[in-house]
Amino acid sequence: MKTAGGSDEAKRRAGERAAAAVEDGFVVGLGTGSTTAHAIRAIGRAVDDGLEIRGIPTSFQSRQLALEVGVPLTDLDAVDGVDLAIDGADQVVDDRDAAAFGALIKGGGAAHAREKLVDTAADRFVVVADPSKLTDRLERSVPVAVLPDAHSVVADRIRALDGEPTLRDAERKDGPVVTDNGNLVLDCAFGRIDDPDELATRLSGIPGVVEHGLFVGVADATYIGTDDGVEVRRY
Ligand SMILES: O=C[C@H](O)[C@H](O)[C@H](O)COP(=O)(O)O
Repeated sequence: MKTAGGSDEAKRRAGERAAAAVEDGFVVGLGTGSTTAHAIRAIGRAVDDGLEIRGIPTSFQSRQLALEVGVPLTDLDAVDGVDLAIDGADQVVDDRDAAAFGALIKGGGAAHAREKLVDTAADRFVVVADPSKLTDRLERSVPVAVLPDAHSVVADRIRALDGEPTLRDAERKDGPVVTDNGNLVLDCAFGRIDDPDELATRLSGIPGVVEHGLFVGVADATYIGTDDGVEVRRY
């Protein structure tokens, strides 16, 4: 599993706090990554203790983990709605004075297309993070999932937006990362992103883009695990 910076203890606190918000009968979006994995394991323990929920995984990784820990699974087609989604982030805007307070970059694990589908379908979307993810302004590269045939034309369009696209290479496989849905990923550096909403709209308008990792106005709260507790931001 991909691991990012930040202490595992802080991630565990955030994940377990989010899992504690899951109520009997809930349909729960199961995000992807090392922080959400703690939530999925905690939900699995609660299921062992009698909690009745159904989870909707956002990736092969979260599906496998959910199966391993005994979380019953379903999919978006089979439910009327999603009560709560729990998911990690690569960066979270934590400046209360910024218009983009609570905006995210996701997709470090290339799962952001299915994550956005499930997280935006949820009545409530809670981000789980450790303090290393917090920032005043988004500035990490934005993962952009593209149709394989479109990667070079999308890269040209990204450059026209003053971005620097890099096709994400696979590890232990020759060639690029291929997502769970068969797409490629361009990691696009834009420097400091002052208006993520505008950039999100531009990226979504490029033919061949399947989904980008800017999540603006989507999260309802972030649970930030620290070494001695959990801080909550509500948006
Ligand atoms: O594609 C992956 C996801 O967007 C993850 O939620 C994100 O990369 C955060 O992962 P982690 O909790 O491992 O830092």
